[in-house]
Amino acid sequence: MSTTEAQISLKDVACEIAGKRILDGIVLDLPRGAITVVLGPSGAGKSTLLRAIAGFEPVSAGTITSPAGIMSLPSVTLPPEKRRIGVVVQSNALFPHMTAAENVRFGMDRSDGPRSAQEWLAKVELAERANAYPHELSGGEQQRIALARALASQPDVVLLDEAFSSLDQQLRKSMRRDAKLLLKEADAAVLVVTHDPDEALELADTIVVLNDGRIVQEGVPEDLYWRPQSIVAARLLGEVNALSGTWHDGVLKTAIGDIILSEITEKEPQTALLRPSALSLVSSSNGPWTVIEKEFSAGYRFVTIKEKNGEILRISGHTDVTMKVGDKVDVAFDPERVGWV
Ligand SMILES: Nc1ncnc2c1ncn2[C@@H]1O[C@H](COP(=O)(O)OP(=O)(O)OP(=O)(O)O)[C@@H](O)[C@H]1O
Repeated sequence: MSTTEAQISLKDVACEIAGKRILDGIVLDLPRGAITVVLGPSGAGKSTLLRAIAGFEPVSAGTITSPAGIMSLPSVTLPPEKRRIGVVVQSNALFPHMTAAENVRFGMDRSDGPRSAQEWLAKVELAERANAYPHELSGGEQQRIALARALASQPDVVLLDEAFSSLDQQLRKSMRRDAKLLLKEADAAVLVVTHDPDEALELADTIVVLNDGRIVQEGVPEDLYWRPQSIVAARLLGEVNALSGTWHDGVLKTAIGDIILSEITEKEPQTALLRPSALSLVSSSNGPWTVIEKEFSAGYRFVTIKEKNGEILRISGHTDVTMKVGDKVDVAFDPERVGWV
């Protein structure tokens, strides 16, 4: 990705708050028309990154630029209202004394957009509630209004900070599908901060993993999911089995058998990472593993198995439903779906 097509470009950005370095060495381009998702453990600096891009937080080193010029330098912070940025946060921050339509219209004041407030409300399927006040709307409806308000200003950049996390699971899923279509249509550079791995995998064109104030991995969702470069990145995107073993001629000897290292790595990795769906169970009356738990979740069966030496694995997918707790089994794995750290 070249910086010329980036709507926002961060170069070696650091942020210090109360003498503590919260972000360090951040290099990131946000291209127009793409959704970039920032994923990271609590306290990693995700919200600080978003606040720096929005202009709420000054940078202590580096630059944030747009095609129009400098937005942030250590000595310069262009104010948020001059950045053509729309922000949606978890607590939607609608104006309580304004109706839904007035809230959206407020967003439009800064631009002569092609759509009226009523059209924006229709886009988020709330045309009927134009005259409702925020307290008369459900949490999901309020988030839709907040999104419409952010997009109505025709921003170059849209920032969403845990924007869907206060909604229940079903609503969250439908809301983010709708939001994705609207965000793509807006043709802005979009940055989403979330804790939710499903949200990250579903929304992202690119996922950026932030840990301890630094970007530790950046890539397309599938690559990050199957080939995380750290245990932190692996766990942020969902359950994973970490298998260690001993090396012998490019082969890691593990509890599930020999795993061949097929990729070139800088140093010999310590651990093979396998998602539960990369493993499958094989019936075997004298298998070394014992089924210790079965559960059914989100349409998938999860089986937990244990080996004599105490190693535990989690397996998911269309595994044999007739297997019972206490049964002896063997394990197979998909060699194409092994990550290494
Ligand atoms: N105003 C502040 N004063 C002091 N420390 C702060 C301030 N804002 C953030 N921090 C610290 O900066 C670090 C990163 O905070 P930030 O909110 O960016 O993390 P986050 O990744 O968004 O976390 P979470 O997922 O829990 O929201 C934390 O250690 C936090 O305590």
